[in-house]
Amino acid sequence: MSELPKLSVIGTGYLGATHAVSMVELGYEVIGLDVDQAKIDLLRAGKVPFFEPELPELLEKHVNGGRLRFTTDYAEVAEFADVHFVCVGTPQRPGELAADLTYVEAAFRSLAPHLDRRALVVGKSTVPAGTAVRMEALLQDLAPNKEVELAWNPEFLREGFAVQDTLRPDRLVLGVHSDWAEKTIRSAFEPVIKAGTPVVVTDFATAELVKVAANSFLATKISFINAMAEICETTGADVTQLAEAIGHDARIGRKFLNAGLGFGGGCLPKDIRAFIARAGELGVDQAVSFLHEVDSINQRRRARTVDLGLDLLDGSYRGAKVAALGAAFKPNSDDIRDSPALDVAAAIGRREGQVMIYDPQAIETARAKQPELNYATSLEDALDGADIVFLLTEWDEFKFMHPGVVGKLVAQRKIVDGRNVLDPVQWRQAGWQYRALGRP
Ligand SMILES: NC(=O)c1ccc[n+]([C@@H]2O[C@H](COP(=O)([O-])OP(=O)(O)OC[C@H]3O[C@@H](n4cnc5c(N)ncnc54)[C@H](O)[C@@H]3O)[C@@H](O)[C@H]2O)c1
Ligand SMILES: O=c1ccn([C@@H]2O[C@H](COP(=O)(O)OP(=O)(O)O[C@H]3O[C@H](CO)[C@@H](O)[C@H](O)[C@H]3O)[C@@H](O)[C@H]2O)c(=O)[nH]1
Repeated sequence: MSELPKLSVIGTGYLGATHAVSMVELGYEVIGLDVDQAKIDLLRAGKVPFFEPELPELLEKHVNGGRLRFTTDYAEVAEFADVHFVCVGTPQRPGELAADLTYVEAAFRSLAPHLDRRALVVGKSTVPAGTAVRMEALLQDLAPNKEVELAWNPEFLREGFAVQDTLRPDRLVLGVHSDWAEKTIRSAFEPVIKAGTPVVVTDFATAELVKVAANSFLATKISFINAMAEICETTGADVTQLAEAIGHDARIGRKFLNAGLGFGGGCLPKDIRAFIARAGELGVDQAVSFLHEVDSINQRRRARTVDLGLDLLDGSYRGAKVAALGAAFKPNSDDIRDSPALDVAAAIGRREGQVMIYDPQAIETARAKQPELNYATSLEDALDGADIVFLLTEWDEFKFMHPGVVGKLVAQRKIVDGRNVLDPVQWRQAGWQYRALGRP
């Protein structure tokens, strides 16, 4: 296509804000929309409402450059753009396994009545199989222009690498129902496709399933190595060496075999649960019943981490000063959704440990969710006088701590390495009692 289409991005959270900014970087004109006025105000001022490397510089550049703007007005979006990416949240429904699709449905219901010329709406949110056909029917009902079409294009970016993953994805998955929809969505990714990115063109159900299948595979790989860690704990074997050894087999691969506290975040946990729920609705529960075990193994690692600390403290946290290093679900993010780190810190707090949490980026997000916990302003602050240290998120600042230097700050040299990133020999030689998951 000679002229690039104009794009809108609906929902400007972790995914949508990254997508909007990155598409401008690729040469498009973009309008971002959110129902959260405070978020839109920040974005308009060139400020990213969360922590994501590379994004602040690009946002500032493009807001000033005039090819990126933000609004809360659906009419403005429909007037401006030819292709609309829907990036709203699909969180777990409270007390259930299933995904909450009310935000997706609300976004389609708000946008559709304004679509009075030919346009392509592209679902990017992670949804259970069968959602896209429902949204297609909604568009056909509510859009005044009957030539409005739908495509489903699941997103695979990782937080912490979100910009690079958007500019240079491993693949594009395009779920479409017509040649026009395929041609139009291809034009919305022209520079990415020209750069040689593999493209899989498919139907809606496959596009929806690719996403949850990919996340289920990743979660299963992590829980597999954590199950091996459980075995290592009873046999005296070392799961880090085991992972290295099996990872040399190219068919297995070393990536996503880091044993430790397990997976969290706004994606893997809720996506495997929503998959279980949807399979149940479809009457194919057995096909994904293993995902229950994947989830259980993952939860058991959190409990085991709390127990490792108890071993070092003679069976009680009561009154112990506990330095919890990490709150984010993984490094290079301030995201604390279903964070294993915060979960462990809170569990120790409930056992009357005096927990002091430090995280280089996630203090504010953690405090907003769990205001009852104590937060330090620096690593030194958290370590000061601690009876035990927990490394819960593998930020570089924690990975490269020196046992001698840290040893001078704490009251007792006791450490639980929840992410298997410290050298046990080095720490033990410096007089530390060191415990880790799946390692002697
Ligand atoms: N975060 C990731 O790394 C990532 C990666 C791939 C896919 N996903 C998927 O993308 C979707 C969004 O995830 P997220 O992490 O960005 O969530 P998020 O909560 O950070 O962002 C969602 C945004 O949608 C907005 N919103 C809610 N209802 C709206 C409406 N009716 N109209 C306009 N905006 C509305 C919210 O205000 C919020 O800003 C989810 O389905 C998630 O599974 C996320
Ligand atoms: O070997 C590993 C690798 C990861 N993790 C943990 O797994 C979680 C998820 O990590 P990661 O997948 O890197 O983060 P996300 O940003 O949540 O990305 C996942 O979820 C996104 C949302 O669906 C997808 O787009 C990505 O492809 C998918 O990797 C984190 O808690 C990690 O600490 C481990 O415990 N061991």
